[in-house]
Amino acid sequence: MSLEPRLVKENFAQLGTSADKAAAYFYGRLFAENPRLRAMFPPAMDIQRDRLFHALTKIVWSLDSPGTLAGYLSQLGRDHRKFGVLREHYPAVGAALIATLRKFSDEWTPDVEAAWTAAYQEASSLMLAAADEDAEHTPPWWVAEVHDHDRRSHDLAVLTLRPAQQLPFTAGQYLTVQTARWPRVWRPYSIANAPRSDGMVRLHVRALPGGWVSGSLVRHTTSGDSLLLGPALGSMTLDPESDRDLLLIAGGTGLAPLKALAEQVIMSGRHRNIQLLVGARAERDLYDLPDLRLLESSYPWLEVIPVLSEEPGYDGMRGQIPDVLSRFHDWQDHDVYVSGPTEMIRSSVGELQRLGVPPARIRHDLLGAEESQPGKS
Ligand SMILES: NC(=O)C1=CN([C@@H]2O[C@H](COP(=O)(O)OP(=O)(O)OC[C@H]3O[C@@H](n4cnc5c(N)ncnc54)[C@H](O)[C@@H]3O)[C@@H](O)[C@H]2O)C=CC1
Repeated sequence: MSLEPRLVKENFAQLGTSADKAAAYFYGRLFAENPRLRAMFPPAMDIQRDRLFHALTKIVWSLDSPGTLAGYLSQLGRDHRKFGVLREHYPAVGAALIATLRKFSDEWTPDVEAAWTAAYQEASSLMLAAADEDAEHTPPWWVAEVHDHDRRSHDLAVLTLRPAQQLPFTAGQYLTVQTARWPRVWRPYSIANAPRSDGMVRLHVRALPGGWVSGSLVRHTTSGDSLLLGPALGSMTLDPESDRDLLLIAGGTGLAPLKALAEQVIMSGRHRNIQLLVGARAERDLYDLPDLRLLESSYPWLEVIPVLSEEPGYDGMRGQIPDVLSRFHDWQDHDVYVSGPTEMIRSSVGELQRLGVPPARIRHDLLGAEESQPGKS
């Protein structure tokens, strides 16, 4: 059966407010029928449930854009190797998914079932092909030693990690991290540097209230500890065809991938103007400013502009980033990258479009679900 994106989309849209219940039912059914699979998941499943629906949403809405779908599923397939997922697990997941959709659909017809079956087969074969190809030259995960743990404030640390084997990545991507304290719990963090000859990767981590992995990385990790890293993911990378000037908009630890992009431009030897707006609440939150000033002094085309939202006495630029964008000359000829809190990304993108920046030139990693955003928890 050929792909029928319309049928799948219409059926998926019906789930609406039942999404949480459907996700709980899906995992309940999957584990009841395949008890051995339970051990591959973390003890607490709440974030996992959100991730399932986030992934499904992304897949369903990309069904009629083959390029986007293939790119996303290849990353998903490669990333799933770190969970120990094998080819034989895919039919079990497919059966639980179809059973769940059948149960939560108002209208389930043989055509709808055939459309979902075809979509799942397409998705799983793309994931498996990418996983198989990846297995030929990379491990499912990397062990990394904490080379340096720089505690910059009570809730923020910059970690420099040395993977035991080379971990390929492109500036602007993120990876997932697992700590010994929280087995099977992986959280995404953006890589804060461009690839280096010594293979080190640097992460900016803020400990979130109740954040298992972020708290562990900031407060209970020290030089010499080992962490597990998943493969590099994400598409917020430089456009290799572009020589346009760059506007980089960072909020809090969202600075990490933008610093990597700035480093990448600098290392390329090209002279592109880069304006880096560093959004923070107060001066004390500008945790990386000395490093950024160093970078600025080494590359005359980089301008670092702190923007503080909760520091009334500050004599630099004040306000929330989306509100200050119109104070500059226009950004219409720039490539723009935005990274930070979800709401900041959303409103910055809206404001940039209002100011005439074509949507295709605005890049961010906001995938629709905050839980899957790098730097979260
Ligand atoms: N690739 C990415 O997109 C990455 C995203 N992040 C995300 O960045 C966030 C960083 O959090 P923190 O360091 O605690 O930053 P924060 O919460 O202290 O905020 C930093 C900046 O964002 C602004 N901001 C916050 N809420 C806003 C809103 N509703 N509207 C407009 N501006 C707003 C603040 O005014 C400040 O300028 C996390 O949510 C994390 O998930 C982190 C790393 C990479």
